[in-house]
Amino acid sequence: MPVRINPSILAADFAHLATELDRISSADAVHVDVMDNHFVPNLTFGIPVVERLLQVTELPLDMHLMITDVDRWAPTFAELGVFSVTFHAEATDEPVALARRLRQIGARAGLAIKPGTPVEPYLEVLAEFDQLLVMTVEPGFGGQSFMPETMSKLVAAREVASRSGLDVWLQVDGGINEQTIEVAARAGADTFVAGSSVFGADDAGAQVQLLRQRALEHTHVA
Ligand SMILES: O=C(CO)[C@H](O)[C@H](O)COP(=O)(O)O
Ligand SMILES: [Fe+2]
Repeated sequence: MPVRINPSILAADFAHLATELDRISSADAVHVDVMDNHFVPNLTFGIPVVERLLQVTELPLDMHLMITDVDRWAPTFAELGVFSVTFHAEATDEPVALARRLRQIGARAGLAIKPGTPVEPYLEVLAEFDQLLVMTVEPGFGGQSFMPETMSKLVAAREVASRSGLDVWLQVDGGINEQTIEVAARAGADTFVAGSSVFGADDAGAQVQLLRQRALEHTHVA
């Protein structure tokens, strides 16, 4: 099965975003972390930046909303024409309704869970989502260390996806590098977000290919 490498522009040089995107043309999508200083203690990008990104790159935009008011903003991002919109389960009481709205608009719908949030309540509604993002660090900042204790959630989600024949992408985000990607691939992830390990590399394109190769070598998903 294919694996996907989505570099996070949180680790890019914000003064040169267009040229930073040129460095990762071999990637599958660009991961864009939106933070509002309420859901997480940090502030990043908003609508105007995303509008410009859409104009300067052919790569699909994979939005990761770390914001409180997802019912207000997730559909707005979807309407811009991004590829996928992932919101946090902890930020809404109606994740299925919001996912349906995003799909109706034409975006892939993603559900994210923080390291402390159990996956079980969401396994029974997995078919309502196009991707599940299991956070492998506490959301809010790049450059943190991968938390291996989150892997049991991936194993559980992969088991349900396989048993039910669901084409739901299982994404990991936080501390992914050429070592930890192997652990996440073995646990069942197929979509890998990497910020500092890609943009911190001298050759970001080569790093994307290395991560892809390591993930392919360790994926067990047919
Ligand atoms: O969602 C995020 C942080 O909340 C980022 O996508 C993530 O941290 C990527 O950065 P790195 O690969 O450097 O850990
Ligand atoms: Fe992210």
